[in-house]
Parts: sequence; structure tokens; C-alpha cells
Amino acid sequence: MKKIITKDILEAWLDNVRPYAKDGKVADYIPALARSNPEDLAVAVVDLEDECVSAGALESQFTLQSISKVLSLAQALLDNGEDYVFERVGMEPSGDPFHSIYKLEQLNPSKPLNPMINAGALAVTNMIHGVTPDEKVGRLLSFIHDLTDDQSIRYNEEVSSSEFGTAYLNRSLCYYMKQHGVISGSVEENLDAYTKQCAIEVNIHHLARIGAIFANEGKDLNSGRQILPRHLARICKTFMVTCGMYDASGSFAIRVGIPAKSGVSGAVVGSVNGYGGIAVYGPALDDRGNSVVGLKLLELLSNRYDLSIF
Ligand SMILES: NC(=O)CC[C@H](N)C(=O)O
Repeated sequence: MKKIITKDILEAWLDNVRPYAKDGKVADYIPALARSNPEDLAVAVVDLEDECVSAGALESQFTLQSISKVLSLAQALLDNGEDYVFERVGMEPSGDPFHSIYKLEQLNPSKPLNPMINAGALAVTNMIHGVTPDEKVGRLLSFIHDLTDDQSIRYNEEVSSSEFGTAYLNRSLCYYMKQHGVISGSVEENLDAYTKQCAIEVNIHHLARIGAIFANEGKDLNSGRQILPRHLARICKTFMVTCGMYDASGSFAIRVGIPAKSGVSGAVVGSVNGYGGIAVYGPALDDRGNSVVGLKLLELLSNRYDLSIF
């Protein structure tokens, strides 16, 4: 990959897509995210030999937000196995916005449609082993330390408490699911764990490396150690294709064709089997909650390097 994608190319392309940032808006429903700078753009590609090519605001740190849903799903699957997890959360795209409560009420039995919408992710967090929220998040962080090869990654307390204080919709989803027996225990503690997982803070290189390990079928890029069993990596990537870009997953699959997951911080991670991981950061979002610059850049990269899996 490094033979064809160079830093110069990534820098030139970042400059090409920079003007699109003005078409989006940073997320402001989480107060701490409203202060992000829409001009901070970054891109990184990590290949299966762990070589990284990157450009832009490489020092920027950002929170995973919904990208954490892929990792919490992996953790819940490791902890409980597929049968347990998929008895409680479905496998189908919802076609609704990520925070929608609509289908929960329509479906009988009430069960979130998939782990990438908030309802499903809140149910998945509930399944991660650990007595306290910090124990759950600590276990998820250890998994992320393995994926990134960086033990220093933590969650950003300002972002997690800012979301925790204003997460009325996510609270409603939890209470609804508790009523219907989808989640158990304290709703406040579940929300505490969820908002902390969403506030896990990384840089662009970390994120591209996570994508590369999924592309490497769950194996560490250097040691070859199986961090995540291949079939679980495959389940996660399939959800990234069908639900990873919220209710824009269909058009993204057609235009870009890369298993990918976005978050309202403006980050997107893509994973191309046998090729590597691609991460883009640009906090200005479109009306679905996807990074405007991220979508443009991934489309350019995919078309230019023929990365579509289809
Ligand atoms: N789409 C997202 O990134 C949403 C994550 C955010 N923490 C929320 O639950 O609202």
C-alpha cells in the first residue's frame, strides 16, 4: 500500500476536500464536541505490515463516539459468544437515524435492530463483563490497547461527563429496554459505561491501525497474535457494511464500498481485507451525522485505488 499511497498524495487530497468542510456542522448535542474545530482534518492509512502513511492534523485527538460500537460489540462477543449477544440485539439495518426509538416500539419482542444504532449499542454495553462501569470500560480499553499497541489510551472525562449530563434520549432508550427486559441492572450505570466508551480518545494513526487489524482478520500486525477471532472480526466488518454509516450505509456502500464506521466526533474508520485500515477525521458532519470530508476522501481513495469490496 505504501508503494502507491504517499504522504504527498494524501496531503494533496486533503487540500482538495478541505472546502467541503463548510457544508457540514460540528455535533453540538454533546456540549464538549461543539468546541471541535471544523478545520482540523487528518487522514491515515496503515497497511498489514504496520506501515503508516498520514497527513493533516496528526496531533489532533478525538473521541471514538459511535466507532466505539464496533469495539464494544467485539468485546461483548468475546465475553458472551454470538448466541447470547444476538438473542438480545438483531442483525438488520434500521434505515432510521442512529438515536431513533421508533422501531423499538414497533417490534415485538422489543429488541434493537442492530448493534450500530444507539439502542443496540446501549444493549451491547450492558453485556460487557464487569461489575462496575469502570471495570467494563477498563476491559474495553485493554482491548483497544492491544489493537493500537498503545497502552496510554484513556477516555476523555470532560467529553463523557458532558454527554452523560445531557443524554436524555439515550436514557429513554435504556429505560425502554429495561422495561422490556433487553437490558438489566442500573440504567445510570449503563449510561455511564456507554458515555465513557464513546469518549475514548485516539489519534488518526490509532484509528487506522484498528481498521488494519480488522482487515488482517483480527491478527496483530507485528506478532500475528489473534487479538480477535477471525469470525468475530468478520461479524464486525459485516455490520460496518450494513449499518456502519447509520442511515447512509446503502449509498456509502455504492459510492465507497469499504466496511466503515463513523462517529459524531467526525472520525471514520475503514477496513479493507488484505489491504489495511484507513482513518479520516473531519468534525464537520452532514445531516446523517457522518463527516463530510471523511466521506469525500474515502470516496476518492476508494475510486482511485479500487478499494471497493464489491
Ligand atoms: N453517532 C454517534 O457517534 C453517537 C454517539 C454518541 N455518544 C451518542 O450516543 O449520541
